[in-house]
Amino acid sequence: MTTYQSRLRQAQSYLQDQDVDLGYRLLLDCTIDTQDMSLYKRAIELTDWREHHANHTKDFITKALSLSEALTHVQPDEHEHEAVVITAKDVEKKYRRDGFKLGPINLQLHKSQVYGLVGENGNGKTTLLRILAQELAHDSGAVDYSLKADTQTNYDLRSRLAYVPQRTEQWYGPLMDNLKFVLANYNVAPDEIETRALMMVARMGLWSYKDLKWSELSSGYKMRFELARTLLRQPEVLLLDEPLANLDVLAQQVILEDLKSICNSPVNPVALILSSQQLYEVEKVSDRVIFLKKGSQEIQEQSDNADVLQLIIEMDIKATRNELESALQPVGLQKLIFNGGIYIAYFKETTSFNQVLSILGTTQADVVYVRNISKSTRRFFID
Ligand SMILES: Nc1ncnc2c1ncn2[C@@H]1O[C@H](COP(=O)(O)OP(=O)(O)OP(=O)(O)O)[C@@H](O)[C@H]1O
Repeated sequence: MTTYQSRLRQAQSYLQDQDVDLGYRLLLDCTIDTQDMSLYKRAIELTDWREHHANHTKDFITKALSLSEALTHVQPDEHEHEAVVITAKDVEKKYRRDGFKLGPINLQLHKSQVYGLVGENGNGKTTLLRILAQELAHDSGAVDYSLKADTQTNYDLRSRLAYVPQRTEQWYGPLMDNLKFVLANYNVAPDEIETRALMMVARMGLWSYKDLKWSELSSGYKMRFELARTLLRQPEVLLLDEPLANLDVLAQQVILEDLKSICNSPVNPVALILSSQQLYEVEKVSDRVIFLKKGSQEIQEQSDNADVLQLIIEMDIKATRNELESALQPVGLQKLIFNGGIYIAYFKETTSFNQVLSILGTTQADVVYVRNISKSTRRFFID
């Protein structure tokens, strides 16, 4: 089974299970993969129908499944999924003014992979993204690009590297015109421009906002439009600086899942690197997390079969330090850090997370949350 077919099957199963939003978004991704304008138009009509029949979920599912049936007859060409697109070797950059030094950075970025770039404020995330996006020159080391598109000139290269900065600029004029303008600039056939722009609006959940003005959008929706405009360029590498900054928690999860699904397209796979302070949300979707501390890099493998790790638990619990220490010492507590709000507890390697959960369950204390951070980059923020 091809990746396209398995994504389509997944979309159908979400729809059948009534996970309508998730299923429909994936169905739209599969539709985009076909690059077939007649299917795009069907998806656009269906999106508009849904907008006007918000409570007709059953009918909508039937119509969406009928579209998915039409998609089963298409066999798009799939590209090499995990090809290396950027290799950074010993990259260094120093700002003379404040003496900040980034690097040496060594990275290899692959298509279809999501890279979370995390670190405290002022640790070099923006600097690294701008270097990778060719917005900023580095002092030493090398950054090599191996893109599918013919990138003989710097202009070609940069059109395939899409960088969205933290603060984006205002759009002028109708939102749809801005989207269509991008497509016109990228040599899209005139009769496809409207359809492709509407399809992207549908995919990014912007259907009911497309006729508003830029100034009428919330900052979260401004970011969504900015992403829509960027994705229309069909980049091979997408570099996003703090895309979650203005989004509520639910919107953060949706946009991350959306971005991951879009980057996993078998037809136009994208390497996505995004910086964020939302550590847990980013870790959840990232294939790898790059942690920067004072400009130096640590890479956290998101692997379930890593070697045995020391158990580290973060918890918000209404208990005194003494109460917690005496409860946890029998299961191998080694160190307890309290920062005034939450506790971080370190255990022997032989202690399991379930043992700790059982003990906490028997205490009378009010447990707000408990999280196993043994493999999370969160632990770097503490040490
Ligand atoms: N153009 C510049 N000239 C001089 N120093 C700079 C410049 N840009 C950034 N810096 C400094 O480099 C350091 C790293 O900044 P950078 O913006 O890369 O970090 P960051 O991790 O993205 O921070 P934040 O999370 O606050 O956005 C900071 O000390 C910053 O003051």
